This record gives sequence, structure tokens and C-alpha cells, in this order.
Amino acid sequence: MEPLLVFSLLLLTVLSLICIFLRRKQQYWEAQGIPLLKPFLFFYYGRGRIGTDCHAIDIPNEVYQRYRETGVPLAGMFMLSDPLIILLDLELIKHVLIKDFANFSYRGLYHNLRDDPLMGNLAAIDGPYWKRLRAKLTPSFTTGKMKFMYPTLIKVGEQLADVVDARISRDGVLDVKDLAACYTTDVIASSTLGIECDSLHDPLEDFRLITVKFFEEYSVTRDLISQRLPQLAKFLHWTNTPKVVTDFYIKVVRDNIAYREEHSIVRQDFLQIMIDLIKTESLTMEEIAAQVFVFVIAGYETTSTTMTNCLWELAVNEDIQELVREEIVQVLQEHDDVLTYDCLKKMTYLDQTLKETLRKHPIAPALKRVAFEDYKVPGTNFIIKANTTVLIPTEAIQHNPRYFPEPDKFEPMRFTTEAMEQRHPMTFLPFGDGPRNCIGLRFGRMQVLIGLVMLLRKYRFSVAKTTPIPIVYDKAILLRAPKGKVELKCERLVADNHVVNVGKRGVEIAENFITTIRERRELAYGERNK
Ligand code: HEM
Repeated sequence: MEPLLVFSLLLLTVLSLICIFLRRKQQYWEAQGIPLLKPFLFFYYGRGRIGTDCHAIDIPNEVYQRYRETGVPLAGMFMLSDPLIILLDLELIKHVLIKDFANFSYRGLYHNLRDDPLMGNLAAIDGPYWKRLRAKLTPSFTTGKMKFMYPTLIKVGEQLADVVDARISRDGVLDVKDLAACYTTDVIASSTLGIECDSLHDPLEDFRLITVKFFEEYSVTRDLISQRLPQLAKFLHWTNTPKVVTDFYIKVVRDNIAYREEHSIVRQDFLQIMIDLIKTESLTMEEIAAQVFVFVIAGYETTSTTMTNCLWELAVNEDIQELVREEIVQVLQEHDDVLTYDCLKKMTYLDQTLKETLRKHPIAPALKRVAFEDYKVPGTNFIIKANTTVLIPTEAIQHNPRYFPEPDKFEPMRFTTEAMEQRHPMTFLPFGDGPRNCIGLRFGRMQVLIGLVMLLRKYRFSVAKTTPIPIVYDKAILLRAPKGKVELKCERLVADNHVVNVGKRGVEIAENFITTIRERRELAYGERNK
């Protein structure tokens, strides 16, 4: 037979098999009458490559826009060749996240603990191990623990305001994205690992470099494929964490624990809780390092991006910035210029501004859950089959004009207590909800609020020639974060070097803390940093 004929027959057979496969896959939706966003060709939607031409959330958002007014509680699409369900109805979302959480506790992320021990972390693992670990780690984030961490955050916050002058360029421009990234790195390093890190003064600090390295080497395509084909990915030894990052975290954690044991140091911090767990739960060093790692990774990009987005919105909406500043100055005056934990809670307009930032720019544009068993959608005959991934499209919901009129407008008054009471609680989910919500919610909020107070009381931000308008999101990562620099014009308002402190007791706690971490830092970094 002619080779061309053989080739054509082969091609035809492959295409027919794909068509049969596709037909059977599509029946998943048709059998139940679930609306499906039909792919352009086989499973391809014709939007280009995810990660370069479009963001991974773009197609799920399109599904939401198309079907949100049809009255159906859910709609579908394909992610690679797998059915992916997008939840539209707010009550159904509440069922999945909260009421029927027992069937939706899995997130279904890829992890390969043999080659990548840091992926054995709270955010990535599922099942009974996740449940046990979550129960053990939750006490690290109570209000009491936050109050304890507070002086340390204030200390880093003061450094933040102090370095701004040096970072403003000759034409008065400041890259707020970089500034916020250094600030959050320092806060997280000191409060979770007990490392005194100084990225604010020295941006090349290796802790920051290591964190940046993780994000730089991340590939959205590899991540999506490994979630879809975990066995193949494991066979190919695919990992999400570069080896240098794994080695760094394991070493820092091991050295810190050894130092504490040797010097009988007991502290009320995250690492201490992990040390206590070694005794009761026989956790390995890798398992502890994995939790420390996720607290850094989950806390770094989320908080620094939120702070950046908020400053950007306030520069674009200067009238709102003035109102926020007025409140900050007034509340501080009422508290003798001491930024205590309770004083921060009184800054309600600032809090509304933060909420509005997270509404307009949710860092996680969707929440992910996987059905454990077949699930009958309440009040309907739809079945979400076992092992199907469901997405809650938070970004699209938070931009639905039905819940937030003029969604592109930045309006903190949407978050007064009265306005919030009028809305369904599932319309605003920047930290997720239910038993698997963000464990670091309080810590993340506190960190952003302190950073904002420190900056806004001293500096005015406005739009510079180089300010990106609108914000351009990076398509290469699963989170929603601005691509490239975010430069704003920055003017100093207060001439003095007024210190916003936490009172005498607070300073003492922070000083003691900083001294002990300085000692430990030398040990942790060894010869390299001497
Ligand atoms: C503004 C800051 C932050 C935002 C917007 C944010 C957002 C989120 C979201 C949306 C989730 C998924 C929730 C769900 O699936 O229902 C999540 C999970 C998580 N976050 Fe955050 N986060 C922030 C800060 C932090 C911080 C500071 C930490 C740690 C110190 C942290 C640690 C985690 C962890 C460990 C998980 C996984 C929880 C689990 O699966 O049990 N986050 N976060």
C-alpha cells in the first residue's frame, strides 16, 4: 500500500477514536442537560495557550458570564479532556463549601512527596492527613496568637516606612510591588521561621531570592497537566519545587529546631507548634518544613499583591485615599499616636477599602474542590459525579453587576456592615469559606493593614507616567497578580520622623524577639551570611 494511504487511514482512525471519546465525554453533560461551553476543536477552546495567551481562569469566567442568568445552578467545560463544573448558584456554592463539605474536602492538587517533600503541605494534601494537620495548625492563627505576633509586624512596618525615601526615584516614582514584596517577606520570615530577614534594606536577601525562585520556576502548563495526569507526572519525576528551595527550607527548619532544643527556647510561634507536634504526632522534618514552606508561599504573593493592588486603587482614586488617610490620622490621634491592635480595628473605612480591593482583585480568582462521591445537587436531578472537579468562580461572582453594580468602579462603601448584610455571603469569597478556607486570613489582613497605615500616614500616592492603567495581570501564574512593576508617584507628607509604635510593652516584646532571631539567624545561615 502507498505510504500516503497508510498515513491517511491511520490519521482517520485516530480522529475517529478522538471523536468517539469526545462524544462519550460530552454525554457527561448532555445526559443531564447541564449546559456546556463547547470547545472549538475537540477539547481546545481556541483561546491560545494557557499561561501565555490567556489566563487559566479566562475560560471558566466565560462559562460563568454566559450562563449566570439562565437559572441553572451549574455549567460545564473541559479542562484538557476532563469535565470541569463551574458553580453558578450561590446556595449550591454554600452547600459545597460549608453544608456538604464532607463530600468536597478534597482540592485535588498534584503532589509527589517522593521527589518533592515540600508538597506535603496543608494546601496541597487531602483526606484524613489534611484533616488531622488542619486541626493541629489552626491554633497558630487564633486572635490571641495574632496579638502576640503584632509587635513584630509593627517593627517590620516601621522599617517599611523608613526605607521609602531611599527607594523613591529622582522623578518621585516608587515601585510599590517590589516594596510590598520585601515587606511581606520580612514579616513572614520573622513570624513563621524566626529568621530576621532584611529584604527592605537589602533586596538580595537570600530568603527573598529563594521565594522568588519558586515563583519564577513555576509553570502553569506543567501544573495543569500534572493535576490531570498525576501518575504520569510522578513517573516522570515532575516536581513543583526546585531542589534548591527544598534544601533551603529543610535546612533552615532543622537548624532552628536544633538551636531551640539546645538552648531550651520555647516561643509562642508557628515553629513552636510544629516542634510540639513532633512529640505527639511523630512528624518528620520534611513534613514540618512543608508546612513552614506553605505558610511562606501562601502568605507571600497573596499579601504583597493585595497591598500593591490597594495602593494602585488609592493612587487612581485619590479622593478615597484622602478619606482613608483622614481616618488613619484621626484614629491615631485618639490613641496618642500608638498603633495598637485595637486601634487598627477602629479603622473601619480602611478595612472597607481592603475588602473592596479584594473584591475587585481577588488573588485567587477561583476556589477548587473535588467531589468525593456522586453528589445530587439539592432541589434538582443533576449529579456531580465522584472525582469531578468543581470550580467556584469567585472573581466572576465578585464582578457580577447583579451583586456589585458598576463592578469596575472602586467603592469601599459597598462594605459597610449594612451593605454587607444585604448580600448573600457567597458573593464575597476572597479567603474562601468553610472548613478549608484560608487558615492565614487574620494574619494576612493584619499584615496588609499595618503596611498600609505605615505608608499612607506619611506618603501620598498618585498616578505616574509609567503607572499601568488598567492593571495588567500575569497570565503565567494561577493567581491574579500584576505583571511587571507597579510604579506610582510618591510624595512625603510628614516632615518629622514620627514613630508609630506599639507602646512600651510592645517594643520590649519586639526587641526581645528581634534579638533572639538575630542570634538564630547567624546559626541558620551559617558561614554564608557571616
Ligand atoms: C491577603 C492575603 C491572603 C489571601 C487573599 C488568601 C487567600 C486564600 C484563599 C482564597 C485560599 C483558598 C481557600 C479555599 O479554598 O476555600 C487560601 C488558602 C490557604 N491560605 Fe491564604 N490567603 C492570604 C494570606 C495567607 C497567609 C498570610 C497565610 C499563612 C501565613 C495563608 C495560608 C493559607 C493556607 C495554608 C491555605 C490552605 C488551607 C487549607 O487547605 O486548609 N494565606 N488562602
